Amino acid sequence: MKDLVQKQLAQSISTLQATMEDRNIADTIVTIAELTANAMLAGRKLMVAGNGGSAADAQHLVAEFVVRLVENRPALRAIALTTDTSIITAAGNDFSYDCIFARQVEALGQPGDVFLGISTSGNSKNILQAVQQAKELNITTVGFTGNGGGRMAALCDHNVIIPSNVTMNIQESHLALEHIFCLGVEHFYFKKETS
Ligand SMILES: O=C(CO)[C@@H](O)[C@H](O)[C@H](O)[C@H](O)COP(=O)(O)O
Ligand SMILES: [Zn+2]
Repeated sequence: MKDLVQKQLAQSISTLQATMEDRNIADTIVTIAELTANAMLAGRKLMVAGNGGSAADAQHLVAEFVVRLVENRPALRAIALTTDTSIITAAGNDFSYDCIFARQVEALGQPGDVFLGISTSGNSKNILQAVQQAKELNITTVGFTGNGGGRMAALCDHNVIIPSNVTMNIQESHLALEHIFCLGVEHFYFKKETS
């Protein structure tokens, strides 16, 4: 059992290491942090969705924008599309589980917003539908994926593709990058707000 712990930790570290060494990922995080800060400064918002562990990520990240990450500062405009059980069960029950996020994007999304879809496979249909809906509304789309990006890679404006096929390791790198993304948005938002 101790071997399993060591082996799993080594695998987590090696995925994080590969993520760190991928220059595309670092560049994309900077790009999406700046464009999200610009959107928020223009009165727009970030919407985030995911399934399972990635639903938890969506809520975790949004809590940091709305409340705080490290430093106290004003609230930043972000919403997780994973939390309203009445909307999710009604959309899933009356229409299809595939539209549970797209319906919320249709209701809440405005041109100039940013939609972040988190999917380790890049193939979850409810995320793909939400991305399509966002594009129709001129909302910038960002995909956090793994597994080569799946079908999301061709659809999203910006892609962060973790170089792994192991769901839990992809999720671990996503979480690290979500924290860094939040730090980056804070950096650009407060730099531009005061300049
Ligand atoms: O947290 C885990 C596995 O670590 C699971 O709950 C996982 O998130 C679920 O199986 C999701 O439905 C997977 O969806 P996706 O990442 O492929 O979009
Ligand atoms: Zn998990």
